Amino acid sequence: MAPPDEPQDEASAAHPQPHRLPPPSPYTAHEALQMIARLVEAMEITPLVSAVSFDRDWRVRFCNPACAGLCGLAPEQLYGRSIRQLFFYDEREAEYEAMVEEVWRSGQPATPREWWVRTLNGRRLWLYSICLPIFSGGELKQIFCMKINLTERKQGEEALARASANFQSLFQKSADAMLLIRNNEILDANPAALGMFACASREQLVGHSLANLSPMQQPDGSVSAPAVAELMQQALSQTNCRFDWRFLSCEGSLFWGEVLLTSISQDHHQLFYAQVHNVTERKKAERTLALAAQVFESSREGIVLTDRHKRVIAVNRAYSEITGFSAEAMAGQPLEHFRSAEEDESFFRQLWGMVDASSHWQGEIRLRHRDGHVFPALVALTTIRGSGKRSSHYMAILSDISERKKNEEHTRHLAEHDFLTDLPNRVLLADRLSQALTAARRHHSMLALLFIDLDHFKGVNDTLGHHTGDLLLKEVARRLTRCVRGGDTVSRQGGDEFILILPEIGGVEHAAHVAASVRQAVGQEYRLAGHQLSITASIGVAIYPHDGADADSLLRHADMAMFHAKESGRDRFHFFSPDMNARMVERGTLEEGLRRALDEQQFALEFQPLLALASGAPVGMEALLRWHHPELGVLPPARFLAVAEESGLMLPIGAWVLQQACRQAQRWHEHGQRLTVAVNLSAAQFMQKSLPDQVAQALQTAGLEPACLELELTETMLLKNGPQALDTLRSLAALGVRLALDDFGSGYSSLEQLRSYPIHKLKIAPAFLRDGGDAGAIRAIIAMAHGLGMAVVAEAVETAEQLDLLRQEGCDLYQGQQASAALPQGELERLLQ
Ligand SMILES: Nc1nc2c(ncn2[C@@H]2O[C@H](COP(=O)(O)OP(=O)(O)OP(=O)(O)O)[C@@H](O)[C@H]2O)c(=O)[nH]1
Repeated sequence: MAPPDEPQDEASAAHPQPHRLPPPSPYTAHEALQMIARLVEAMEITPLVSAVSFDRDWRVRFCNPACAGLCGLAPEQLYGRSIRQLFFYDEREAEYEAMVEEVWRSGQPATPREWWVRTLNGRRLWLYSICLPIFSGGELKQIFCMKINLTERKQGEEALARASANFQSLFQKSADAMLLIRNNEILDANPAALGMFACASREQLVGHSLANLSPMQQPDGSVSAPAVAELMQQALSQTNCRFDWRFLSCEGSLFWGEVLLTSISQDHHQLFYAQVHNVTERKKAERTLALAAQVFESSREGIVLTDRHKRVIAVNRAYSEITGFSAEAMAGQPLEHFRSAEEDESFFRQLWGMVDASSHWQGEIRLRHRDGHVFPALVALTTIRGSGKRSSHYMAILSDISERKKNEEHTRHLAEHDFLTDLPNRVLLADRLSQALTAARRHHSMLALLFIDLDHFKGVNDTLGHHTGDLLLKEVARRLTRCVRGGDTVSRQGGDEFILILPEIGGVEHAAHVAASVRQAVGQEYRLAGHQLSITASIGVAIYPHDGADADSLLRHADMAMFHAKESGRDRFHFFSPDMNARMVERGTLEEGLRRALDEQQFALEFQPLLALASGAPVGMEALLRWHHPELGVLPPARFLAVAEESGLMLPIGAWVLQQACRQAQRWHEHGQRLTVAVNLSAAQFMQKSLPDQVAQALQTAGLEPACLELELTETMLLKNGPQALDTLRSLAALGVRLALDDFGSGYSSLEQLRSYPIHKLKIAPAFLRDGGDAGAIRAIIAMAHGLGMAVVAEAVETAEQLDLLRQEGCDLYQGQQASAALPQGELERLLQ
């Protein structure tokens, strides 16, 4: 590179007076030249210093590569260019130009300065710049500038300053408390720290240790001072550590802080920087949450949490204990899986409707335990709503109330039942009576109230002691219970009084029957505590609606009727209404008589011959029941069959008839009279499944051929028993006995039915023979019967004309006055002989 030239151009002439040379140099000219040459050489190669000189017209006269590099050009490209086009000083342009002008003017170097300079290629550089005047020939010709690029350093300083400013700002404005700690003492604290620690001034914090700002002990039991020291040690070894800490404010209140403790070293000192975030609220929430979790888990009530689709999210331990379902088994399951089938869909629809409408429902639900048993639970359902007020979850709290229910049940039972007999007491009786009356009013049905009072019960107490009296009352209670149906109520009013409610009775006879049964049952002998004793009862009966429309009047009237029974000599029942009483007492008397009749052999059979119409010879006998009543004389079945049916006595009586008839027929056979015997079956007998067995038994016992026994049934009996009737008929026919349809033509059997029955004989209803006889009907019946392979019998044939008619129409057999009336056994035997 060439040394800076002297100015060549004339333009310089226009410039002010050149300066004089500086004072003479201590070096020789040669030495000076050598130095300059070395300097120029050094300039040439140094990358650290950018050198440039320019003349009066700002034109570059010299520049080293370092300087050209600042502009992104080669040195040759700079020569001759205006230096003002290479370096821009922007807002300090005027200052720069004034400085250059001063060098031209004074001939003195300018004070070194630092500038932000923009170069030709757009770089922004921080340059340290020295400008020296260069004299040539004693004249100031150029200004020589050396620039040192300090951009990096400058930027570093600026970044540092910025960081420092940022930190200061952060320190000042942070919502978190910031404490600077050295040697365990607070050096500085930000305004947030003053606020958080409730300090009036920094001095209240500065100089203190973290332990000073803490209670003696932390909630976990550790002593604060050594715990802080340990944490600082940890921060030191790991640069920082984070922990929750209980602080004590300057006012003495406690708060929770989350601390980030960072260790930093500065100027060979170890500093700690503590950032404290107040987490008292969070801690409270955490504590509340922990408490809630504890409550959830340790609650004795079962708790289920579901999502808004009612799928189980969580259940607590108590729930699992109550229901037997584990949390795992429940998770994700629809809540409805766990209800019992005892409440229907509409119940649950209503329930959830209420939960959705009012966010809450409480009540009893029957739940299913895992082992299958169903138990009552008290359930409170609550909607949990999210921020948008939409239901987000449901919570059910439930408790098993089986025990409580049992206790309630027990208490209610005690309140409603008599302690001695465990029968319903007055309270429950009143309730049952009112319900029964309501039902009776609605259904227009009858109801009977029986007021029962033991006769001379006091005597039992007095002679055998109160304890035996108690035992007797209990036994009476048991017997009364056996006299009634499931829906009836037996109650003890107190003392020796009992009341029976018989709701929905079909007729007054039913009440009379129960009254008779009660009288009979109570009157049976007792064996109690080694004693043998008897007692009787007086019974008053009131009938709804006949004897009263409400509970009070019915009770009063039943009581009055009972009083009448006592008055009339005790050991009897009495109906409140006199006319009803007359009828029912007779009926009751009959029933009681019937009970004794079998034992006392008051029944007998009479026989009515059955003759062949063609020959007039007897072919069989119809057995007819007679009751030799001790007071009323011989009674035909019509007088007592209804009572026998109602009182259930028809079965033993019917069985007796069957046995007797078979035995009798066998006796005739043994005496050479091969006659059949016909026995009328009662409806009750026919309904018994065991009838074929009973018949077989009777035949076997008597040794009678089955074909000699004829069983008579009515159309009504067949129609009432439906398909079962056919089964019974078939079983009987299979035994080989003959079957006859009695009173044919009075019912509504269809031809189809008739064809399917294994019937051997039809007995024309007597109505067809009355008033001269209905020849057409008789003919039709006979034709049909013969068509079906049945024999035809005409009953109650009383006249010769009737007999002629029957003969004409081809009837097979007949019976009635015209042949013979029913005869007692003795007479019959005489007749047969
Ligand atoms: N053993 C026993 N006796 C009782 C109880 N409650 C009441 N009594 C007695 O039962 C008797 C009831 O007598 P009453 O009904 O008045 O008279 P009665 O001797 O039965 O004579 P009549 O009713 O006129 O036939 C009284 O002697 C009571 O003391 C009880 O719980 N146990």
